[in-house]
Amino acid sequence: MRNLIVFASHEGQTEQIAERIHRRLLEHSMPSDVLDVVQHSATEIQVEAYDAVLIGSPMHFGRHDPRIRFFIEHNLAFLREIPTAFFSVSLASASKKRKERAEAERLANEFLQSTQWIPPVMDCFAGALKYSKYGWLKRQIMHRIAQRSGEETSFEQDYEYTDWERVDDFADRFATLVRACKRSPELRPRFSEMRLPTREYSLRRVRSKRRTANLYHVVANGGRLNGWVPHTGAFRCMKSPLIGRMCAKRSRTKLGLARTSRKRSQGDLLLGVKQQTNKPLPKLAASQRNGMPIWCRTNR
Ligand SMILES: Cc1cc2nc3c(=O)[nH]c(=O)nc-3n(C[C@H](O)[C@H](O)[C@H](O)COP(=O)(O)O)c2cc1C
Repeated sequence: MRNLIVFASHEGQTEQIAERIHRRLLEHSMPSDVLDVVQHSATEIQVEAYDAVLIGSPMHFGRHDPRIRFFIEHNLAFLREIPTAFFSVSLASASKKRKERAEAERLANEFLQSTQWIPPVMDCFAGALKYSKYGWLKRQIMHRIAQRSGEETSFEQDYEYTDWERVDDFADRFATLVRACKRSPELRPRFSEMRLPTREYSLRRVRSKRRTANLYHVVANGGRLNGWVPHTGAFRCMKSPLIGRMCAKRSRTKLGLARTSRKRSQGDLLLGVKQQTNKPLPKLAASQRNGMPIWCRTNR
């Protein structure tokens, strides 16, 4: 079982993130090859030799790397068959302004949509400001971008904003997906219909645009995972040997509590819940919002 991590990187931050994911996957006993599309052309990389593929691209001038786009388009059919993940690296994701972070997410989603590839695991990571590596013009541009994000920076030093815990969490989710697909190959087609929303994304979308939309997240709780599913009616677990026992309904709070007794290492991040009603969502307390996302699928 071997994974492929493909990335493009201009100043090395996406590469560092790819290396970190590689190390984290090794902790899950999942070896990977880490390949740079700048050094290896997309047509040269034999994706069919791998069981799972993870792709990372930095954002420059609002665009993701064209070589990554080519790689995805070139291997689209195969990528749809296997467990995959995508991460985007940008400064906007490091912004103090929620709007900027949302914009980074929107651009990443738009990029994926344009390639027609839906990786089940996706996240946007904050990148770095590496003034020491920029020429004069780039420095001015980057200084402006940083200012727009609410950061006062100096040319004298480099800045790294990447949240490494979030990167580890991403790698863990990917490992869970790979394990799940290995154990139950029949689930693969289902995974390709799912999307793992990032924390903020799922919440914001629900609360601002369509209050009746689905909102799913889980809170890590000392090795156990509790999933909060706001709904007013019943919700159903997707029956799967991976998911374990869940579902307890709290009608008073109008929150569904999904719980699995499996250990994290066994893959209990994979909670699958299907929302069955479209009634308005209840408000969530701040403490409940800081959860981790879970697998979800709606009947919309
Ligand atoms: C020339 C240039 C343009 C950039 N444009 C954007 C941008 O439009 N939006 C953004 O959020 N970040 C932008 N960034 C920030 C990069 O996404 C960030 O520095 C990231 O860490 C780069 O990853 P890399 O080192 O792997 O290339 C830009 C960086 C450079 C150097």
